[in-house]
Amino acid sequence: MAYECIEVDKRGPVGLITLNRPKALNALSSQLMAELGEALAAFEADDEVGCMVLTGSEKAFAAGADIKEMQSKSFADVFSEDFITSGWEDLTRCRKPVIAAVAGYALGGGCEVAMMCDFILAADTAKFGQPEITIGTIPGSGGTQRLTRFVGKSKAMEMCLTGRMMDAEEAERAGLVSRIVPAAELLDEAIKTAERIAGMSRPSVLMTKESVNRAYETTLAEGIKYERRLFHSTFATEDQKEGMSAFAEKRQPNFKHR
Ligand SMILES: CC(C)(O)CC(=O)SCCNC(=O)CCNC(=O)[C@H](O)C(C)(C)COP(=O)(O)OP(=O)(O)OC[C@H]1O[C@@H](n2cnc3c(N)ncnc32)[C@H](O)[C@@H]1OP(=O)(O)O
Repeated sequence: MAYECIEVDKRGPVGLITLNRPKALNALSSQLMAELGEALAAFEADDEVGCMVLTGSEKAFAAGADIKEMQSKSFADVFSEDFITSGWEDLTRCRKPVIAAVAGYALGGGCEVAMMCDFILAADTAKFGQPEITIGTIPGSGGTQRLTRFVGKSKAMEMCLTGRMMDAEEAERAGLVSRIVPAAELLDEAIKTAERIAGMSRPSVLMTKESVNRAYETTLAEGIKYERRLFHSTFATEDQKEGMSAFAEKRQPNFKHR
């Protein structure tokens, strides 16, 4: 598959997607987002792939939706196209984990796409923000909702109302990113992390992702019951037998993903 706005590579069990519109700081055009959706679907369907990494360039993960593409749209256009939702939410429907490896700007839709991933590894150069207010609009792909869940109302409100960016250290303190690594090591570290995840039992990985995400969608009691039922169901897998036998026999497990 030939893509124009992204690069796609397979590194063993890791599906690597690199946003690649360097002249526009990886602005998320509709073509880029359509290509991203196709690449994600291909990795989802590929049994050899256990985890994905989504990254950008040194200067920008992505500087938001493509402003030049949307500037002349009317209300009727955006409403009838359901502009920004269609295509973008593909990321949240992936069952395999997706790691965002963010260096440089992750602004507007760039920050929203990073937050749709399962966790964010940040380079020390990363800058996050929802600057839509500065161009006369508001976040349209989850910025007001996901950022608030990550960093709390006060910080999310300030960032969305002022367009202020936060650097990697503030983002880590606030719980937006899982950890910070030096920019030169970001991709290697993201791939190493993805390889580790891909080496775990696939059913357990998918169940863990579903269960953690359930924490955002339901009550604590329902979430705990859901987790318990998934935990019970791992005992129907060969990998649970293998994992626990390997522990008892003091050897590395050989998961078969079944
Ligand atoms: C998804 C929604 C619904 O939530 C909506 C959005 O995402 S709206 C977009 C929100 N993002 C922004 O408002 C950020 C816009 N970009 C910037 O503020 C700056 O580019 C910067 C601070 C990220 C970097 O500044 P600087 O280093 O000075 O580079 P520039 O010269 O500004 O940019 C280089 C080049 O990239 C083009 N560019 C940058 N961002 C976008 C964008 N979001 N859409 C389209 N094009 C973008 C910029 O125009 C420059 O290109 P040329 O004009 O030189 O051809």
